[in-house]
Amino acid sequence: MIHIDRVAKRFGANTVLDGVDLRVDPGEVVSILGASGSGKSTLIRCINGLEKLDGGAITVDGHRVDDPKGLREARRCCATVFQLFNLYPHMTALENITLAPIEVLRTPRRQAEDEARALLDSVGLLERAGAYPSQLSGGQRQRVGICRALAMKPRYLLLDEVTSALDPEMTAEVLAILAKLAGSGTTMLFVTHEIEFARHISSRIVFLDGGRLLADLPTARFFAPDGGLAQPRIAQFLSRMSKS
Ligand SMILES: Nc1ncnc2c1ncn2[C@@H]1O[C@H](COP(=O)(O)OP(=O)(O)OP(=O)(O)O)[C@@H](O)[C@H]1O
Repeated sequence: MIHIDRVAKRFGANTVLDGVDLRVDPGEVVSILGASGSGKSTLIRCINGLEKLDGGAITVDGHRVDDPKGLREARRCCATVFQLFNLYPHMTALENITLAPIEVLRTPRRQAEDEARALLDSVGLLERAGAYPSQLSGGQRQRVGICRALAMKPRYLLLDEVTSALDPEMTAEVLAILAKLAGSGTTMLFVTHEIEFARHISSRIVFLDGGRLLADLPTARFFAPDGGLAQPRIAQFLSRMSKS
């Protein structure tokens, strides 16, 4: 379980997360929605230890992320896919995917390569295993990024606006992969601006507003007129997003 307990985060005088409580249980697909600047990416960065907490605690399967040993264990359970792929440019798709399993999990090279090929096959990129990132489209790079995260066999997948840098066609191809993963029981915590996609695949929706958790509801309740939509800030946000 990912357990976020009264988490606070400030940048100077700017309080970006203000007492956020959230639980993600194995098997859940949870989307974090909210306006730009509401603290969504910061929350993901706090979970994987890229930001230090100013208050509260986060544990991943009982491992505290504010403790170096706990963070190491937490990072083994949690893999993150970022907006900007972050692939190593001098390594092929296959090498990008096998790097961490070989170095961190000590998986034998042959086995890591077989597993990486199976992952590339599952996202329709087996024939591009030897391509360098510069030879791949944005959508293909992001699919390799997803394979790289999955190669660590994480219990939890954190996804931070993974389609924001892609055009609509590439967005569709990446979302199709993520929908398949969600359908196969992978536990995921998403930050996304793709409202319809979030509605389609999430078991729960969380709404952040100015660093506070305004709603944490099963998806159908979030979109119900007497549920999440009854909250003016949420109704306003959804209406604005549907027009953009
Ligand atoms: N490293 C940082 N230093 C100072 N301020 C930061 C830093 N990172 C984020 N912030 C500020 O924290 C607030 C929340 O940022 P965050 O990226 O978490 O929002 P978001 O909800 O993910 O936004 P978006 O949807 O635009 O990506 C913003 O006001 C942002 O400017």
